[in-house]
Amino acid sequence: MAVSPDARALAAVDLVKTYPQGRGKAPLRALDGLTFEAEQGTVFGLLGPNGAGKSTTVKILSTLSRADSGAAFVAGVDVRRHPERVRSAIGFVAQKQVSDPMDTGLENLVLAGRLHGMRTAAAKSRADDLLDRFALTTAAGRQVKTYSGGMARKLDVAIGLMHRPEVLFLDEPTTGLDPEARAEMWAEIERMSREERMTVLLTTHYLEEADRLASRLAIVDGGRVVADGTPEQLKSELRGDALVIEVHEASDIPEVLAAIGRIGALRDIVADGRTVRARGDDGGAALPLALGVLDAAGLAVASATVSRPSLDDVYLAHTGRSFAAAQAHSADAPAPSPQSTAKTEEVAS
Ligand SMILES: Nc1ncnc2c1ncn2[C@@H]1O[C@H](COP(=O)(O)OP(=O)(O)OP(=O)(O)O)[C@@H](O)[C@H]1O
Repeated sequence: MAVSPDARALAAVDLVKTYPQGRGKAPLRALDGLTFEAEQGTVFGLLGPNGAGKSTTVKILSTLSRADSGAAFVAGVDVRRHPERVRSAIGFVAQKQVSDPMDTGLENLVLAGRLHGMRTAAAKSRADDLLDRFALTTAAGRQVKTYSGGMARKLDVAIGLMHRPEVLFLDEPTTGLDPEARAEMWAEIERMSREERMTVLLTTHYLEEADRLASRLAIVDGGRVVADGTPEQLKSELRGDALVIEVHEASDIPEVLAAIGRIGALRDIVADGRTVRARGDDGGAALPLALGVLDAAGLAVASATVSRPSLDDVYLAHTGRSFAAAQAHSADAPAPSPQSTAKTEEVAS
């Protein structure tokens, strides 16, 4: 990919990063030649399942970690050569809460401003603006430990914005938030990039989040970018409709695959759990055909849908597995919990 870093707010060029895995084990190649570029004033999304390499990329771009090889530029600055210049140009909202739970929201913001060299009065004024913007003014004098998850997350983003960064890194900004708090955060990220022309690098494992917020995105898998473009471009590159058939019994899947495979109009047929996905130029015509062959084979169908291509279909086309399956099977996927189960369901939809 031809990258002209000077003109780009963000560029990663052939980044490689390995992590040692302990004695006797081969190092883990977290980044394997990852390359992308993002223009100034846009929201660029890095979309990938757990363990794809998104956080490692953000850490390298934000100078928290060093690549083994390759180059990275932020606001036109080489992160390896001038890390201090990069640090003053960026805001970084990590996955973990950065605010001090024992301090108030206002105190946290003013402290962040002071750490960036702002005078107290200027920090206070900026903090008041941000509290207002994130609808936190009435909670400004309360200790952060009394905040809801959504409020604490908004405060973290506000902390990242205190020094008016050119580039903001948002590492999975809505993980763990309830749908209402997530929608509020999305609206705020959209407003921020629109009104302030700030460049935002957003990492996410929510397909819907990437689709809605990113003006361009890179799909990351196994430490590489497997596809990039606008969400619309990526989806329109896939011809035809997506057909998804779910059966009641996973043991029926081999027979379902065999039956669906006999329909000439369907291609890219893959199974995932109790679900079979396929593509066809005219999904509306293929659906009754598929239901007909399954009925004739005595296979009970739980649900069947036809839809325009989604980012899940894009991921499937480039990696050979559905996003939900990659997420569920990733080595780093947390043990099933109510929250992680909900995540899996969400990306699957
Ligand atoms: N400090 C580390 N030491 C060893 N392995 C690491 C370290 N950090 C990350 N890894 C591994 O590198 C791979 C990429 O991890 P990374 O955190 O970049 O992925 P991710 O896409 O951000 O996933 P998540 O959404 O879970 O944060 C994973 O296999 C992870 O286990």
